Amino acid sequence: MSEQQPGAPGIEVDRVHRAFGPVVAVDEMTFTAPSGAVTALVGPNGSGKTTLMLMLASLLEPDRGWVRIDGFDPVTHPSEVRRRIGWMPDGFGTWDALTVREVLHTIGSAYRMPKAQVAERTDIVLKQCFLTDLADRRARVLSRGQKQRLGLARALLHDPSVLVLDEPASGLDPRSRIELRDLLRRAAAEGRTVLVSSHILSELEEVADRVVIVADGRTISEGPIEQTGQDAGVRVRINALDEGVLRATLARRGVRLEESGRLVEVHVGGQEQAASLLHDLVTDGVQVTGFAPVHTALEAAYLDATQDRR
Ligand SMILES: Nc1ncnc2c1ncn2[C@@H]1O[C@H](COP(=O)(O)OP(=O)(O)OP(=O)(O)O)[C@@H](O)[C@H]1O
Repeated sequence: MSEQQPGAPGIEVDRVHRAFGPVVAVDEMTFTAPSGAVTALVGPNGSGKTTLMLMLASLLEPDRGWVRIDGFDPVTHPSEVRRRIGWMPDGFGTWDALTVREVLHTIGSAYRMPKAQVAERTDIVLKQCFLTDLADRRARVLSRGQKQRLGLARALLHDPSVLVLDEPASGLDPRSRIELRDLLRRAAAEGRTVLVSSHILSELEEVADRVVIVADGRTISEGPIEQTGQDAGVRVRINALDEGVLRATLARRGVRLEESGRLVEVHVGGQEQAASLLHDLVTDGVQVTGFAPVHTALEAAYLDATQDRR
């Protein structure tokens, strides 16, 4: 892994624009992902995440704006970037006739790594990705999740300082997801820059330090995970000993119920409003037994930022 100052931006994206004919996939996107941290890239389908990642991996050029990987521009310094970046695409072909170990050796030669180093790194990544027992199996017989782990092993083989992973958890069983989470945390603890896209927000919330929310090719918000969702509206589920009293009190106070079947759920503008509603209900004599957000903070921020966008 190349040297990088802790916290220095491993990935910089500045006003990047990329269109395919009339379709604008990425439109003035701007954010940074620091080294030593896991940054989550989230957004609705078609919001430009994969297109942006292809530009980071030097596989596609921006029309305008620029990206940097450890300070290098993929357009002008593609080989510097490829040496530093480990890229795992969302769905990838593999050489089906080769064994898992042979796939990794082929990747190692493509990176022009010395043979001894390829052998050493292959054993390390096989272990990290729980593939050691499958090392001599042909890629074609691997299950979807096992192929996904091989994709991760390929991305890690050349010991990159920046990891860019597009939907790495898709197809993984629960244990493999937990192992992936541990691996990403370890990579960040070692000082790497990790950028990961996923639609499984609850999982990202456990692994990510920072979140970048994009929609329609633009950055909507960017920041530390613990601050994410603080200002977002919150849907709260309320339970009380006597639900009739609860409903009557909410109606008297002019609080509108959300459509949620039998359950009592209301929308409040933020954390402070939630606290004051709870206070008011208790003051009015409602015996509240449950008062909890329906969505996690990241889900709330995501829903807030991307409403009216699909
Ligand atoms: N090669 C291409 N040619 C034409 N349009 C493209 C091409 N690649 C992407 N697009 C379009 O660009 C937009 C952004 O796509 P992209 O795959 O980057 O989104 P995404 O955020 O990764 O979506 P998802 O979450 O569904 O994977 C979409 O409207 C898509 O149809």
